[in-house]
Amino acid sequence: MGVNWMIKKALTIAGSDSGSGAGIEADLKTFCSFGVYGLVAITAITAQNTYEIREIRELDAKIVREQIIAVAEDFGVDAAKTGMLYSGEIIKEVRKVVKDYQFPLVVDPVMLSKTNTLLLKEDAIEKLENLFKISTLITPNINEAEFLSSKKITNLDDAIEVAKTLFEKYKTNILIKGGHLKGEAIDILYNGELKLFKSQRVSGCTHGTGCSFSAAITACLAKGEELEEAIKKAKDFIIKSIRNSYRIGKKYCPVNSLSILEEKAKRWETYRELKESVKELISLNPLHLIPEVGSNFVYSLPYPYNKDINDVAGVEGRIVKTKRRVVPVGDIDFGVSDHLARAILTYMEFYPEVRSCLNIKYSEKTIEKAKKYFKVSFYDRRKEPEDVKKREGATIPWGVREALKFGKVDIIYHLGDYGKEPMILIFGKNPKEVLEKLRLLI
Ligand SMILES: Nc1ncnc2c1ncn2[C@@H]1O[C@H](COP(=O)(O)OP(=O)(O)O)[C@@H](O)[C@H]1O
Ligand SMILES: Cc1ncc(COP(=O)(O)O)c(N)n1
Repeated sequence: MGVNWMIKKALTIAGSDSGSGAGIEADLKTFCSFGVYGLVAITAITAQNTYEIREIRELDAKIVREQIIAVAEDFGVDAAKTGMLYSGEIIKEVRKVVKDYQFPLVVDPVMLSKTNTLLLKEDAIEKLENLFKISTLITPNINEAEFLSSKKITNLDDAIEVAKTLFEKYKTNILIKGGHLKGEAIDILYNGELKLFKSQRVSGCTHGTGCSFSAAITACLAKGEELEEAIKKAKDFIIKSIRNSYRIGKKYCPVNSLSILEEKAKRWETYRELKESVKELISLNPLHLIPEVGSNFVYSLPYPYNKDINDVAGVEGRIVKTKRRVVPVGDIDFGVSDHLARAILTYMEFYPEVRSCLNIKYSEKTIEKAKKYFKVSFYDRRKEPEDVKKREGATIPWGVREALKFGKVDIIYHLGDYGKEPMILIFGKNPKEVLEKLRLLI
């Protein structure tokens, strides 16, 4: 009907996690990140946080079935996944209803939570194995693969052997996730042929990685992508979701499965705000405050997206002065500032809410004025330790750290060194605030 074809729909059949790190909550966030419309059939409700599962209430198998039929008949389902199915009765019912539909089905054989609570009743395993046989893909982690094969996995070769065993047993695509092995995060796909998906191991929160990963594969399958392409995209997604997570809760903090959406939005917002303020700076035309080496005006993405200089927007080629005018040399872009980007990233290690910075020409008069209105600090480049001097790009972070030893400040200056121009840096929460401070110094 109408524009129904314009968005793909993915269904998750899983348990609810009240902490929203795993389960249907994680799956919905993931579907959303991939631009797929998410549908749900809830199997159980867990009273859960980052350190324990306090209670589990299993839902009646009939209401699980009715949820699936209700959404499938109306929206249509382009791909589905299962997570925590909990009981043999629920699994039996799910199998009965999904086998009549044609959609790809990813089965994440969730058995145990990170906090060590059983999410599958012990007598349900045989029913789960029946479900594997009608699936497109199963995604056991190392512990689940060990349980299903009754073999110990201590390294990649063991995991490959087990993937082959499981393929012989269930005759479906097997993806063993390597999150729990040491070293690189390597996932193994076996379907008669072997394919490894490798990525670096990143640090961050991991509660809900398995759920979000299988949901990402499902979303890509819903969009009609081939399985290997879907796994590749899910892997890129899960790395970002771990790296860009917020350390919330007391123990196993949740992955940020909305991070790819949020980061894009923040990039646009950051770019727009800086662009506006650079325009305003140009119209102020503060010729006498532009240093010989030029100024830059930078604005970093907020925490947790402020990882390196590519996450800081600035003016390409800096802002320079001609005879009468202050002019930006190039466009606003990310990763185009080096010195000032390092300064703001270092400042954010201490005060993450301070995201913008502008450098202006040093003069005693300007510093005197600044001291009237602001907290001012400085560092002495001549005191820079030899080992810092030798390290490329280490001077500014060292200087900012030195200056912040006196607490949060609006302005940091230094008096230069042999061949280095003295400089004043103005800091603020955003470019607008930096400009307000600049106005008082003109
Ligand atoms: N620290 C990490 N760095 C990079 N990838 C990881 C990390 N931890 C898990 N992964 C990846 O996340 C996905 C989920 O894996 P895993 O954590 O093993 O599943 P589960 O949550 O079911 O135990 C896999 O693609 C795995 O390789
Ligand atoms: C409802 C539900 N589903 C799945 C998991 C597994 O996730 P994790 O292994 O991160 O605990 C969970 N804890 N809760």
